[in-house]
Amino acid sequence: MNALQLTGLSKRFGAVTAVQDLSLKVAAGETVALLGPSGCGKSTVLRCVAGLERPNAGRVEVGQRDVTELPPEARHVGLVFQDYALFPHLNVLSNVAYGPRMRGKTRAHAEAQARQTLALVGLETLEGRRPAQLSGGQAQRVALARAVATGSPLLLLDEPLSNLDEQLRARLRADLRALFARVGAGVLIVTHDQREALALAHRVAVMRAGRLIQVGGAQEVFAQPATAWVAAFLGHTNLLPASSGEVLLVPENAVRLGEGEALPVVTRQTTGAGLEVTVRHPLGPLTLHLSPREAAQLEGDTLRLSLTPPRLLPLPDDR
Ligand SMILES: Nc1ncnc2c1ncn2[C@@H]1O[C@H](COP(=O)(O)OP(=O)(O)OP(=O)(O)O)[C@@H](O)[C@H]1O
Repeated sequence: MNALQLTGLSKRFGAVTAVQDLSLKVAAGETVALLGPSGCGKSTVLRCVAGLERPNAGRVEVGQRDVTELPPEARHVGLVFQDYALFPHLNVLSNVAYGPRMRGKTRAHAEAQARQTLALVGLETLEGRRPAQLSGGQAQRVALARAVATGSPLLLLDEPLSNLDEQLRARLRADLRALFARVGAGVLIVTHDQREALALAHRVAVMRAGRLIQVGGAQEVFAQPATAWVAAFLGHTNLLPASSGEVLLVPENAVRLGEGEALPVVTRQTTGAGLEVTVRHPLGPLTLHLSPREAAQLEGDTLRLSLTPPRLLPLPDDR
């Protein structure tokens, strides 16, 4: 069953086309990450799904129901948006019970559901606190619990872990994955953090200037980007000039150290994990991240390496 189906979605703001003819499905129990540079239309997609924007064209179906013409409160979607603050005057329990109450549950029933959800995010002991008495991470988890407690078939998360420090993000990432698996809802998440997308999503959908340009399994899209632009956006640095209109992506596993030509090292920089070097390969500059052990293979100002041709990926250059 589909938690979400978008068909031919388009949204314009005056002369700006924020989303153009976008179609995408999220299955029940599946997490899909929408990735793309700032301004490519990710939030607009989420806002159209939530009913906060009205698309110029296309259809939005949530749990097999056409909600395109419905107001936000009738869509049965759980939202965690960056700017979607908790109600400051309500305590944690009432914040989380709000959704079920709005859907007509009795107070007792809504609060029981809220307690269950708070337990899922590990906050059952904080139910009496007000939002101002929570840490940033706790507040994010309450916002998540509030979305989950609605029992919606679809959760929309816009940068749910922003504003948190790296350690907390890593912990919540793991919590979220477990939480999504337990609640079985479809999840559409917007993030600009590729590690977050890899850690959380079954599939990723890459957007550029309002359009989807690649959709696929998270690992697969990272390993096999469809174009040079996608590769660069996903953080691949080694894109060498090839024949006209194409570039050659050199993935890390295509580089064999300690054999082949000794190549000049043109830059080197110490990083937390070891050494980052750029070597002058006959095909073009290659940037490599060397572990301390690999860095020991440097011979003065040269590094010996060879490339495994079958692992090099020719890509159309659309940058
Ligand atoms: N209410 C609005 N009025 C006019 N233009 C808008 C409005 N909302 C968004 N836009 C424009 O639509 C485009 C897409 O914006 P959107 O916020 O969806 O991008 P995004 O991918 O979510 O960006 P970011 O990652 O920076 O949040 C941008 O050019 C933006 O300026």
